[in-house]
Amino acid sequence: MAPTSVSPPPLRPPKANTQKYKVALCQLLVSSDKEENIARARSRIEAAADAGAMLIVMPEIWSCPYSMETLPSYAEDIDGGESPSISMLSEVAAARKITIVGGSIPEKASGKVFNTCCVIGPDGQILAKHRKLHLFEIDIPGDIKLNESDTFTGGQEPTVVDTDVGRIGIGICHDIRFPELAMLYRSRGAHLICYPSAFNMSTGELLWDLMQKSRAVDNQLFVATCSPARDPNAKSEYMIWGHSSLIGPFGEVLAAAGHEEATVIGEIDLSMIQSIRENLPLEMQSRGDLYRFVDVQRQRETASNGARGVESEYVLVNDTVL
Ligand SMILES: O=C(O)CCC(=O)C(=O)O
Repeated sequence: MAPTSVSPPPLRPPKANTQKYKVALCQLLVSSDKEENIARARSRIEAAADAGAMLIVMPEIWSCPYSMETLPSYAEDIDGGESPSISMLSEVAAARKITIVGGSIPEKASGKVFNTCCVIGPDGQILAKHRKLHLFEIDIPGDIKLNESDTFTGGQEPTVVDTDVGRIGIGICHDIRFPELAMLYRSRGAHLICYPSAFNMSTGELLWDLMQKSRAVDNQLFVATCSPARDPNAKSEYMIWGHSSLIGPFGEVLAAAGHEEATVIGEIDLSMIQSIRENLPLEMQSRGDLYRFVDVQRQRETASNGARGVESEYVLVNDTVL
């Protein structure tokens, strides 16, 4: 049977008249001193802007250590305008006329704590706020045990944001494990998905690289990740993997850090997406006559964090669920 022909999703053009731009990943060393972290982040961002980056991506939890016990004490009220970390990002974005995907910080709101990424435009305004959707819950005896939901509340909305450099989808770390989120972002015209992250030594070595490339290749778009640097002297049991990267739509590594503190800069060329989608038209080849990604709109309640959401499933067409 001939494959069903579907039109590829439109790629949202950047507001600025640019097909190519530089993106910087600031892999920061994080200490328990918030002021020091903010100052360090500021100078890294300024240096990246001086080097020509139009988009800066910051790590997951860069204003304080990634420790479930201490995170709430560092939480900031972003909506209440009491957030020194986000104020710094806004000031630098406006001063340098750049876009910043602001990693994440612990955010306090309505008596809860969220793991939140702000995207800031060149006028210093917050363009979008993404609260980590999939909280990291893992228990591998003798290796790693972590329950983010003891500390954080999960977000409720995927985030696609129009910026000066084009349409970007946002996920935070464990969000990268859910291919449906990336598919959604592609279908909404994102050319890039940014995942501020803080992968660990246990899952990082095996899966970090693989998952970034998978999300990029499946969706034929760019993926940028940014992690804190590994601190071998950190007291926390949670050792950071590092290796922030920029991956192209063919799965190619365009820039990558090691595990130390570093800023790496890569180039995004939007025409690469057009070419790969023309050369290898996956969207046209997909067998929508056999299977489809449908939103069955079932409410679910997750046991771990109480977050309510809508469950989507791959179903066979003619499946009774339809
Ligand atoms: O999914 C994983 O293996 C790691 C996720 C993680 O480190 C996080 O969400 O903070």
